[in-house]
Amino acid sequence: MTKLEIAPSILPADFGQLGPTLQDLQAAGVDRVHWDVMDGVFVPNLTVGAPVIESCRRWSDLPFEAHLMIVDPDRHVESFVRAGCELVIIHAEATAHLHRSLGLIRSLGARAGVALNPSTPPSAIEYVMDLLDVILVMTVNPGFGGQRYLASVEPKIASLAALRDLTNPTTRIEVDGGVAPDTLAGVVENGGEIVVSGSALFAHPGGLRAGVEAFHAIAEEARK
Ligand SMILES: O=C(CO)[C@H](O)[C@H](O)COP(=O)(O)O
Ligand SMILES: [Fe+2]
Repeated sequence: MTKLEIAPSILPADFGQLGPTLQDLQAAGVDRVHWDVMDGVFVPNLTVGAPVIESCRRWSDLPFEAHLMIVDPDRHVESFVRAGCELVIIHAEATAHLHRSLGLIRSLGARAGVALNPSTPPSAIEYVMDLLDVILVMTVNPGFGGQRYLASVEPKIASLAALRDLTNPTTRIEVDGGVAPDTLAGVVENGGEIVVSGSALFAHPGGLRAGVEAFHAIAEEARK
């Protein structure tokens, strides 16, 4: 099994200090950066768009991923690829033509991911498995950081990992929402390979590097 990958959510950062925060995250040993893009329509909250991500690109050597919580993502996918996101994740619930939307992302040279709300079943993506680099399993209802992890989604993480094994073994399973030292073992035991963490990682008492190390130690223990 490959090592756990950590993708910090940028949501808890001071948005006036994004550059230095990106440097701190890289120094702490995270694997990638998870940009939560919210449009105030698909989810109640508003965050950042492609111009902010593009301005931040020079502050980090890490891969950037865009988690697009926006309706009709096809309208904006290209701007996020141009901004420097190597992975673009759209919500299955936000596009009427998922197959076409994923094809669009790939045609732009980026990797494609799909996010599933807690109540969306695995069957929603069965017919697009061949187009998926990443499945982002939401363990909170999207829209805000700092929400409580929904352990009730864990069987779905396992179902999606099994579907992946059968249909497209290269697809990675990523889990997003409320991932913290006390919930990480359940994520890993059920097949999570990449974890997004915002509030728990940024608030780790020992700082970012200690948080990253703690996450790896918990994941290794959970895999024994
Ligand atoms: O997509 C998200 C919210 O919609 C965030 O990525 C997620 O909530 C991460 O933050 P936290 O670890 O604080 O839950
Ligand atoms: Fe996210």
